[in-house]
Amino acid sequence: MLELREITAGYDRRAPVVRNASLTIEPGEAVGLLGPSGCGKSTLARVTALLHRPDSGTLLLDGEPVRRWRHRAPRELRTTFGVVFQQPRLSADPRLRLADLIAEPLRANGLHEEITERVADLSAAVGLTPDLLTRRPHEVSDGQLQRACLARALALRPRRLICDEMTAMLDASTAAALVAAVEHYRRTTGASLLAVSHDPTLLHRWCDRVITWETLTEGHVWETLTEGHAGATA
Ligand SMILES: Nc1ncnc2c1ncn2[C@@H]1O[C@H](COP(=O)(O)OP(=O)(O)OP(=O)(O)O)[C@@H](O)[C@H]1O
Repeated sequence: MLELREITAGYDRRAPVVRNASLTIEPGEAVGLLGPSGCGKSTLARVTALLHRPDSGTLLLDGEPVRRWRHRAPRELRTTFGVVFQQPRLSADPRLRLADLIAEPLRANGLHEEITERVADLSAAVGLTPDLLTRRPHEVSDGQLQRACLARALALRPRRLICDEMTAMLDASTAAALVAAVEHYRRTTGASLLAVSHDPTLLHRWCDRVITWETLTEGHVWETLTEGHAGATA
């Protein structure tokens, strides 16, 4: 279970881009977040994935308030999230071959002995052929690089996926293949999903439930969280 309660976040405390956003995602549930460009969806997605500390509000993971974000967040919490962003070229180290890109989280977590087998499984799951694994990002298409970024996001078998405009830059068939790979992973693991997009057709096809930005930020009053309220304190 993941709950965002009255999250306010942004890049300038005097002018937050997310105001009082509340959202609950049940285990295994796929929730689509729909909103116009620039409204703050990516910022909220990054707060959810422990990548951006909110100004105020509470994020609860399995009922426990999160107290630390970014590098301060406990590794065992961070690794419950698999995140895919819109622009693979911004999130991929240009020096790495695709096999090493996919293996990054395994290496960072000391799982060296699993790398060969996991990279083979993950690349097959996202539709990357072995010949592509020895190439570097500038030698592959955006779609192929995004497939590698999805494989990297799945490497540690996360319980929660966040796909932030994952398919926005891709042609229809690559987009469908990536969504299918996410759904296959979710069916086999029971992972939940937050899919962020400005495309209602995509989200309605993909998700159990689609919420709009306006609904999210209407401002719910939470009365139960007064005792032990951690807020955003780190
Ligand atoms: N690092 C940053 N520093 C300052 N302002 C930022 C930063 N990142 C985003 N913003 C601003 O915050 C607002 C919300 O951006 P965000 O990327 O969260 O929106 P979005 O809904 O995901 O948009 P899009 O669909 O275009 O990606 C925008 O006005 C954006 O310019």
